[in-house]
This record gives sequence, C-alpha cells and structure tokens, in this order.
Amino acid sequence: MDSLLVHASTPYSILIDFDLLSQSGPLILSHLDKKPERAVIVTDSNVAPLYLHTVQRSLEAEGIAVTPMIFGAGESSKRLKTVAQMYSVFSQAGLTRTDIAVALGGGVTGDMCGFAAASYMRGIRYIQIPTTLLSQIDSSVGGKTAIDIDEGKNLVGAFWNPALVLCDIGTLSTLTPHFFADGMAEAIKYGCIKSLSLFEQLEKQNASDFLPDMISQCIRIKCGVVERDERESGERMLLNFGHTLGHALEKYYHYEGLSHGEAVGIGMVLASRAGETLGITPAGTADRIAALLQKYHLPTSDPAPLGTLAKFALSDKKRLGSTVNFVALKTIGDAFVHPVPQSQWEAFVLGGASR
Ligand SMILES: NC(=O)c1ccc[n+]([C@@H]2O[C@H](COP(=O)([O-])OP(=O)(O)OC[C@H]3O[C@@H](n4cnc5c(N)ncnc54)[C@H](O)[C@@H]3O)[C@@H](O)[C@H]2O)c1
Ligand SMILES: O=C(O)C(=O)C[C@@H](O)[C@H](O)[C@H](O)COP(=O)(O)O
Ligand SMILES: [Zn+2]
Repeated sequence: MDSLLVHASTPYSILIDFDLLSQSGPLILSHLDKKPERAVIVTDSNVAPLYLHTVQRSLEAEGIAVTPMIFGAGESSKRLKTVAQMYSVFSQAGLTRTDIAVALGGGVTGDMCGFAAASYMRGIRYIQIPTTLLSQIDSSVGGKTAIDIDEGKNLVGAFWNPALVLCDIGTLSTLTPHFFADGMAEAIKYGCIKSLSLFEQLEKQNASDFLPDMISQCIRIKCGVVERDERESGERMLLNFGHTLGHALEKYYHYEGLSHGEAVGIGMVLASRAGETLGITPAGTADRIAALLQKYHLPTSDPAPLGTLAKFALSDKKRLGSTVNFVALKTIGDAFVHPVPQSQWEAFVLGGASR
C-alpha cells in the first residue's frame, strides 16, 4: 500500500491502494486516536448504490453505529441547504465530538461533508473516501471545504483537514468517461504548474496506462504545496491555475452547464493566452495545453462573453483588496502569481485572453 503522512497543522495520512473500502472500518480505527462510537456516511445518489453498503458493513463490523445520509448527485446540490440537512442528520444520529463524518464520493461530497464537519459542534473529525479521479488527486487533500452560493463558486467554506484519506483506486472502474476526463483536467493542471515531466508523460502515454503512478504523483505534488502553505497565503494560490476564469464559467452556467474540470481546462487555456499576450508566458503554451486537454476529451474554449467572466471573477477569493492574484505560467511546469490591479482587470482579460 502507498501511504503518505501530510505534515499539516493537524497531520493526517493518505492511503492509496485498491480495495480499501472493504477495510475502511479497521483502517479508520487504526488511524484515529479516539475510537468513534457513531458515524454518518455522507454520499450521493449515484455512489450510494455502488459503495455505501461495503463501507457501512466494514464500519459496523468494528462496532461503529452508522447512519447514512444520501443527497442528490451533482454540483447543484453543493449548497447550504444540503449542508443544513447534514447538520440535522448528524444531530439526529447523536454524533458527538468524538464521532466521525465519512465523505464517500467525489469532490462535491467531500467539500460539503467537510464543511458540515468543520462547523457542526464547532468541528468534528471527518474521513475522506474519494471515489472520483478528481477527488482522489485533488479535493480530498488539503482541507479546503466549501459550498457554492449564487454570487460565486466555493464562496463559503473553511479550512478543515480530514483525519484520514482512503484513496481506493478500484472505485474508478465505475466512473463515467466524462468524469474521468474531468479529473484529468486537474492532473494536467499539476503538470502545468509544477511538473514538466508529468505533463510530458501525459502527452506521450495514456493516463490509464500509468494510473496509480499518476494518482500518486498528483497527490504528492498537492501535499508538498499544502504542507508549505496550508492557508493559501502564497504558493497554494498556484493550485488555482485556470480557476479564476474557470469558476466564473461555472457560475455563468449556474453550476450546471460545465463541470469543474471542463471549466478549469478552458480557464487554463485562457490564462495561458493572457500570459502569452502579456509576454510573461512563452508563445505556443496555450496551444500545447489545449492539445493535451483535447487528447483527454476536454473542451478548450467556450462562447461565454469574456467581459462577463471578468466581472464574475472579481468575486473570486484570488482578489485581495483591489488586486486580482492571477496565476500565470513562466513555462510549463513553473507557475507564478501575477498581481493585476482591479482597475486593469477587465482590460487584462479582454485584451489578453481573446484570441
Ligand atoms: N476542496 C478542494 O480542494 C477541491 C479541489 C478540486 C475540486 N473541488 C470541487 O470538487 C467538485 C468536483 O468534484 P467531482 O468531479 O468529484 O464531482 P462529483 O462529486 O459531483 O462527482 C462527479 C460524478 O461522479 C459520480 N461518482 C462519484 N464517484 C463515482 C464512482 N466511483 N463511480 C461512478 N460514479 C461516481 C458522482 O455521483 C457525480 O455524478 C467541485 O465542486 C469542485 O469545486 C474541490
Ligand atoms: O486546494 C487548492 O488550494 C486548490 O485551489 C485546488 C482547486 O483544484 C480547487 O478547485 C479549489 O477548490 C479551488 O479553491 P478556491 O479557494 O478557489 O475555491
Ligand atoms: Zn479545481
């Protein structure tokens, strides 16, 4: 089994292997200092019929009383009203501060369950059991939890580290090609910001031919970043490459028209074009990223008006005061934060990204 200890303010382990769900009970008990008596397993309507029973049985075999909480699958559920339902289920299940919430599913499940855990009784422990490629390589690691509001993506949330991450690669066998592609956008992002060699490997080979290695490389890149900058005061902003305009696109389509990975892919192309126009990113970078996105069946452009996206992006967390911290590429494998004054932001996006 591949395993890592994340040296965060509250350290936690990430275990990566096949067939971890059936061992989730003993693994959770061996990684927590206090034994939980109760658990609420939060999962969505697609994942529940596939994997809930296995995890529930494994926890119950260890003497943990389990209450499932199933919500309707999809980004449109990532709202405060679903978290409010979680609070009620947590309370009715009798969860206390020594008990646990278990996020079984993709990034939507993990982000919401994590936020519910961060705020219920001012903080209870939660376990991430990510079942999408995106959640295995990105959202289950680093402790960012959030929900969407009408005004913007992930605008309400908390930093709250999981107590354990169980990354069962076997669960990806049931993932649809669409959501596999979605996760590939974040894998390509890691190549863009931190690893030319990963980017080139994704160009030369097929991700499915070295999947466990790719997952491990991505998780290790993310761990390194969040260990050095847990609360996003500097380096962690790089993980947001493609997200400033990507999140604006998700909001433009009311969190339904484009999935997160699709939006981030388009956002990475737009960001690279803007960098090229400004002369801070080498010419040809955007086309090279677009070619790799296409290889993994991801879109590379969108008809949404850039001016509207620029306005929406002002509500993003990368704007600090009147400066938008835009993540650009020095070259593939090396990203940096390029501060843009708010007064120049719209012109920067319209002039730079439209080509
Ligand atoms: N917290 C972070 O650091 C972070 C990082 C990246 C993305 N995110 C967030 O993650 C979300 C996207 O995550 P996602 O793409 O996993 O979305 P998701 O949770 O909606 O899962 C995608 C789809 O796959 C289904 N599914 C999940 N596991 C499956 C499996 N094993 N087999 C079959 N179907 C399965 C789900 O039911 C859903 O329909 C976004 O809200 C994004 O903002 C957060
Ligand atoms: O972990 C991070 O930090 C990231 O930025 C990872 C992103 O892939 C992820 O989509 C994150 O939720 C975006 O962060 P946000 O702070 O802009 O909501
Ligand atoms: Zn993302």
